[in-house]
Amino acid sequence: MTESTTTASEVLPESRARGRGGVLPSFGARRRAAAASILEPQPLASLDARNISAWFGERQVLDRVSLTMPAGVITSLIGPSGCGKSTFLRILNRMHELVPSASLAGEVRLDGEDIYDVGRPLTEARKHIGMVFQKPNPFPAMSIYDNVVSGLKLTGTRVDRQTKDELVESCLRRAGLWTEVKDRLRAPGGGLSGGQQQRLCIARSLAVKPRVLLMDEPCSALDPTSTRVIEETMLELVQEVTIVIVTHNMQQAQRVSQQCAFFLAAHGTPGAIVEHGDTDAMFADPLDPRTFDYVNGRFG
Ligand SMILES: Nc1ncnc2c1ncn2[C@@H]1O[C@H](COP(=O)(O)OP(=O)(O)OP(=O)(O)O)[C@@H](O)[C@H]1O
Repeated sequence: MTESTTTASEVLPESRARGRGGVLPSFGARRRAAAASILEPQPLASLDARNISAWFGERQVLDRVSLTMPAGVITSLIGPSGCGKSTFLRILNRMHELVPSASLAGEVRLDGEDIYDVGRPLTEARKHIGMVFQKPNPFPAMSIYDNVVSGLKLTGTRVDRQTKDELVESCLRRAGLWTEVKDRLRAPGGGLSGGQQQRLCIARSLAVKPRVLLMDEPCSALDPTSTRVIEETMLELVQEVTIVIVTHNMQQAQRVSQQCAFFLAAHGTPGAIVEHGDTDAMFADPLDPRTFDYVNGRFG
């Protein structure tokens, strides 16, 4: 079964369905190209945040934070509650601006392209830079299948049924959920366990082919077994998508991330990065005594 859509090239005679540059590709060819591209992996991308400051109303919560999140690497953001980790993460895909009182300064570049450039639609940043939240948030009444492909509609991506089937299987496999749900794809997403729902949300994010996946404490609502499955999934996924994770769990930061950044908002000052670098080095031999105290559980 194919979706029923009509385009200009179907209703116009061949002679009129031509551009100035020559013959336009046929509708079928365009759809096949879209199908091929939605199933192909994207090249890995780096994310570069420069001098990010953020405010809620008059209150500054981040002060000139710079961090490069390299392609194909898991970067973890750690630090005590309220130091601005989630705010920083939300700035990375333009979600901060959803809060009416929020403002920011600085720039975020995805493979060198400024995601805040005035000429770039907000939806583009959200498509390329996906987000998984602390609390799994699938559409509960929607089927598992439809949950996975729900992002396609939002991004205006049209594909035929066969491609959708392939995409659903591929995303659920990559999110580590396929074998558990392959026989009940039409069951509601809300009927899955918490850990399965979180993996469904990961699959949903993957379907729009993000180049970066932001994860805000993705395991904090999950039991240790589900946490381990999500961590294994992350280690697989980082081969194809750059990952940035906020976590309060020091063991998790060490298990999954190759790079780590320690945020702190000391005595009511805005949050800033105290230290960042190789995760193993930061935990074994931090440069700053505050990092040492934090990673060793002395505060926070
Ligand atoms: N929508 C908002 N409106 C006003 N202030 C906010 C809003 N969201 C966050 N803040 C404030 O911004 C500061 C940073 O919050 P943020 O959630 O980024 O910190 P965090 O390090 O992620 O904390 P946690 O680890 O507890 O999630 C906090 O002081 C918080 O109260």
